[in-house]
Amino acid sequence: MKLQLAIDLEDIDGAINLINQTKDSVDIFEYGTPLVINFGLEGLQKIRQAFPDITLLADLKIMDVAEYEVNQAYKYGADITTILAVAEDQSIEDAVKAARAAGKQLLVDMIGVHDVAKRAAEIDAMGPDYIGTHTGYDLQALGETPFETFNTIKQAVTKAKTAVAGGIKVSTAKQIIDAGPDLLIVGGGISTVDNPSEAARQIKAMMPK
Ligand SMILES: O=C([C@H](O)CO)[C@H](O)[C@H](O)COP(=O)(O)O
Repeated sequence: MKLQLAIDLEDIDGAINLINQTKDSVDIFEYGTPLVINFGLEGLQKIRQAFPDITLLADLKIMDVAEYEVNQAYKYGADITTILAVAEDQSIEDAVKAARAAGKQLLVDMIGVHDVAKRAAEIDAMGPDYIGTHTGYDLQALGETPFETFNTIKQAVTKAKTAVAGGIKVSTAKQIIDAGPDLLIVGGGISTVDNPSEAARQIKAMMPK
C-alpha cells in the first residue's frame, strides 16, 4: 500500500518545502489540479528539477485530447497522470495506450461518476494502472466521504490497482486503510496541519508494509 500526498493549495516554493518535510513517509507526490491551473506544467518541471528521484503524479484530470495531454504531463516530469472516468471511452483508451508507449502510468479518477460499479468495470477492462474513487472538494463541503464508494470500486475492479481520495485525515485514515486500497491519497489532512511531517509519518505507519 502506498501513500500519496496531494499538494493543492501551495505555490511552487511551498510545494518544495512540503516535499522536503514529508519525503521520508510519502511514496508519491501529487502536483494537484489547482497547481496545474496556477503554475502550469512549468511548475511541475521545477519540482522535477528539484527532486529528480521522487515519484510524481500530475493531476491533470484530462477530459479530451488525451494522447497529447498525457504525453505533455510525462514530458514535463510526471511518472503518473490522471484522466476522468466521465471522459469518452476513446479518450481513456488513447490515454492508456500513451501511458503504455511511454512506460509511464495512468490513474482514472471516478469523480462525478454515479453508476460507479458499472463504470469501474468498463474502465478496468481498458487497462489503466489505477482506478480511484474520489470525493472532490465540492462534495466534501457537503459532508460526503469516499468511504461508501471505495468498497464498490474494490468489488468491481480486478485488474487495476485501486486508489482512494477525498478529505482523508490522520483520524479517519485507519478506516479506509482497513478497506485495502493500493494507494491512499491525502491532501489537506497532511498539508494543512501544524506538523505535516508527523501526520505523514502517522498515516504511513498505519499502512501494511
Ligand atoms: O484532487 C483533489 C481535488 O479535486 C482538488 O484538486 C485533491 O487532490 C484530493 O481531493 C485529495 O485532497 P484532500 O481531499 O484534501 O485529501
